Amino acid sequence: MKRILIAVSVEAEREAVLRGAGRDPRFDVRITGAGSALAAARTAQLLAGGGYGLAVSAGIAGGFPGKAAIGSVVVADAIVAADFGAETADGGFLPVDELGFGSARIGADRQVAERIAAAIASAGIAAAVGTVLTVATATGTAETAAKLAARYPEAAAEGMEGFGVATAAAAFGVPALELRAVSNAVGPRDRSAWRIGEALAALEKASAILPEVLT
Ligand SMILES: O=C(O)c1cccc(C(=O)CC[C@H]2O[C@@H](n3cnc4c(=O)[nH]cnc43)[C@H](O)[C@@H]2O)c1
Repeated sequence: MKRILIAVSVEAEREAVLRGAGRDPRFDVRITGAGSALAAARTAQLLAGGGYGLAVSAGIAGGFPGKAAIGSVVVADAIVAADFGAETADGGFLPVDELGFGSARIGADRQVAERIAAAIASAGIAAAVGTVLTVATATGTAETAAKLAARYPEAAAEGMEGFGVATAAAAFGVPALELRAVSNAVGPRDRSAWRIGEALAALEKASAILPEVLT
């Protein structure tokens, strides 16, 4: 039996995933920390132990307005390191793919992502398939939100760990997914508007459908 690693950044996310999917012995829900570097290092440590068939970056996230509302869930069809590249002299941005020394995009299995999103939606939680951005700095202004939306029109959400988990998974030949429940809008920072409880409840419900969908 291959195990499924669910990598989350904090204890509250781990508890939500365990409430949803904890009854399935295949699921190994681990706190791999906040940020892409820590998530990559800890995911790699875990995968090095062997026996995993899938790695999932899961947690709460910012949702792009009009793409993913608070309380909804986004399942990634691509995981993109949004700020991995070079700034140009005129303030533009060149993704690392155009610089010729790497890629900022890791694809996920779109059919699996669609199956998961459909199952979540049929459990009564709004769910969408889209690109999930990984950022080192959570977006805090309308200007940055607009830049990201223009640069990545397929982006539905942003988190801070997905690209790290997916990079580690790729190094071990393990497929990766990302599942994010939206706690706040990507835009001007207003911590008082974050709906963490709502997002964790959505994460729990989304996790509850994983055992039947990830067979
Ligand atoms: O304070 C709490 O109770 C609490 C419970 C669960 C999670 C948290 C976090 O702060 C998790 C941080 C984690 O969330 C992701 N995140 C959420 N919103 C955004 C965003 O707008 N932009 C980028 N990342 C976001 C991210 O993956 C963080 O690591 C607190």
